[in-house]
Amino acid sequence: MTELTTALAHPDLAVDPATGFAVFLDFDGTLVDIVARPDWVRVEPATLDVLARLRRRLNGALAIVSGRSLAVLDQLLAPHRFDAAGLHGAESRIGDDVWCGSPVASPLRRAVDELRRRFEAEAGMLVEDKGKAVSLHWREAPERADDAVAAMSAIVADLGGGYRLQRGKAVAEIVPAGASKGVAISQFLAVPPYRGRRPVFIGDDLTDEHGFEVVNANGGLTAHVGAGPSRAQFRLASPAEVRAQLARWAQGEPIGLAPADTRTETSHSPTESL
Ligand SMILES: O=P(O)(O)OC[C@H]1O[C@H](O[C@H]2O[C@H](CO)[C@@H](O)[C@H](O)[C@H]2O)[C@H](O)[C@@H](O)[C@@H]1O
Repeated sequence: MTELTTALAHPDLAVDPATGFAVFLDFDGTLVDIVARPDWVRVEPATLDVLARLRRRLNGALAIVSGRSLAVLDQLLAPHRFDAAGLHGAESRIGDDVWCGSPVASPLRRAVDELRRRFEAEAGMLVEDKGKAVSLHWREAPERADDAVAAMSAIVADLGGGYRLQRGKAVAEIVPAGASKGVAISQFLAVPPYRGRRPVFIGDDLTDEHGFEVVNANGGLTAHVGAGPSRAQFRLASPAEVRAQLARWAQGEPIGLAPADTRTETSHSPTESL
C-alpha cells in the first residue's frame, strides 16, 4: 500500500502501462512499403529509431514476425537486433536464444533447383531461396500467377507432408508444414519478457491471419494493414500509418488502437485471392 501511494504521488515512479503489452509486427507491407523486388526494401533510420524506443518502453517485449529469414531481417534492421520469428515461424530468436527448427532438407534443395530451371529465366519472375523455405514471386509478371501457383502446389505435393504452401502478395512460398506465425507468437507468449502480457499484432497479408487468430484468442489487439477481408479487429490504412502509430506509442501514448480504425467487416475470413 505504501509503495502504491508513493508511486501515485510520484508519477516518475509509476509503472508505465505499456509494460502490460507485447507488440508483434509483420515486416513487408506493414513496417515497410511493398516494392517491386524483395531486395529493394530499405528501412528508414527514423523507423529503426522508433522500433528501438518502443522496445525500450515495452521492456523488451517487441518482436518482428516475418516471412523473411532472421539473417535478412538483421541486415535490414541493422544496427539493431530485434527478437524475431522468421520464415513464417520456421525459425525464431528471443534475446540470445535461437530456435532454428529442422535442418535444411535436400528435397527442398531439389525443389529450388527445379523452380530456378523453370522460372528464373522468365522476365518478371523471381525465385527467392531462403534456405528452409523458398518463394516464387510474380509481382512483375502478374499474368503468370496461375501457372506459378499450380507449379508450387505440384512441388509441395511431391515433397510429401513436410511442407505446405503459403500464399501471399504476388508470391507463393513453400514453408515447413508446422511453421506459422500463430505458432510462433504462441511460443513467444510462453516465455519472458512476453509471458503474461496482452499481445498486439499488426500485419497485412494472408500469412498474418494465423497470427491474428492466436492474438484474438489471447485477448489481444490485431490490426490489418490496407483494405480487404481479415480476421483482425482493426484496420490501419498503410505502412505509413503503422509507422505513425508506432511513433506515437514510442513517445509514450497509451498502447491501443482508436475506434476510428475499427473495421466494418470484422468477421470476414480472408481468402487466397488477397
Ligand atoms: O511476413 P512478411 O514480413 O510480410 O514477409 C512476407 C514476404 O515478403 C517479401 O515479399 C513481399 O515483399 C516484397 C518487397 O516489397 C515484394 O516484392 C513481394 O511481392 C511481396 O510478396 C519477401 O520477399 C518474402 O520472402 C516474404 O515471405
